Amino acid sequence: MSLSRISCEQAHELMHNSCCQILDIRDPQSYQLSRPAGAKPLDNNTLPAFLNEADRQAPTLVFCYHGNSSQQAALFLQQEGFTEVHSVDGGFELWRQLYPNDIES
Ligand SMILES: O=S(=O)([O-])[S-]
Repeated sequence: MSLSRISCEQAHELMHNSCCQILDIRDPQSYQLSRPAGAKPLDNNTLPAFLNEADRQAPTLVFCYHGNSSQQAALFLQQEGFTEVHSVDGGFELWRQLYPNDIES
């Protein structure tokens, strides 16, 4: 199984062109402050419910701070049967610089 890493630009395109699930694995305080628009928090507390309810066929984007730990999370989700999961390179830190209008706070 190979990990898919995509750029913020590709993630932005996916978000606007297809229905996708957006996950934010940063710490809860950072998530509360601001996050990619439409992102849901994914942590040890929310994981079980997410795995129960998620659409495993839907494109799924994983954000962390800089795009490092999201790679592990994306691999994990792949192993859980998600067929189109991508780790977003540059993470939220790059995202918020490139797309300040696609942030929720
Ligand atoms: O969130 S991070 O692993 O990219 S520092």
